[in-house]
Amino acid sequence: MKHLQVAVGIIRNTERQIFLAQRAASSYMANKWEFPGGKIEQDESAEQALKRELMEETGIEVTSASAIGQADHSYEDLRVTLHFFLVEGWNGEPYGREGQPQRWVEQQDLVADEFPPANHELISRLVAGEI
Ligand SMILES: Nc1nc2c([nH]c(=O)n2[C@@H]2O[C@H](COP(=O)(O)OP(=O)(O)OP(=O)(O)O)[C@@H](O)[C@H]2O)c(=O)[nH]1
Ligand SMILES: [Mg+2]
Repeated sequence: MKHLQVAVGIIRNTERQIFLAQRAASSYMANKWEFPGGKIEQDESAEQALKRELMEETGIEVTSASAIGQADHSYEDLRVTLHFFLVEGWNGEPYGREGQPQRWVEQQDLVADEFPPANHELISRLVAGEI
């Protein structure tokens, strides 16, 4: 089975709101909400991939990111390992640079069912205020 390593950014502002983007209607997990991010290329560290993907997808330059855990999940025909980073420092203002719908959500109001299954444990930790 194909196994992807994915860098994922939880962009959190000083009001404890988190930036979400919606997956394209045509993509796998269509219309689910997600944290911006993407595949780690062969010659990249997870943190380098995070910085590149967040610039591509949201237009921000990450200045502060800390690793907060990983999640492993097998979808029907794809295995993913998500590398989560809490992003609390950046230059610019995040927006859906690829045209994807976006919104800021209070951390405690995140709803697990709106995300792909691989995110559910992380959402629980965020809602519980453990992060
Ligand atoms: N970005 C992101 N990907 C996630 C999350 N949760 C999750 O299961 N994934 C999975 O991680 C995989 C790769 O992410 P991605 O599609 O963003 O990768 P990418 O930006 O490099 O894709 P692209 O180059 O095809 O646009 C997808 O299968 C996606 O379903 C999440 O919260 N954020
Ligand atoms: Mg992506």
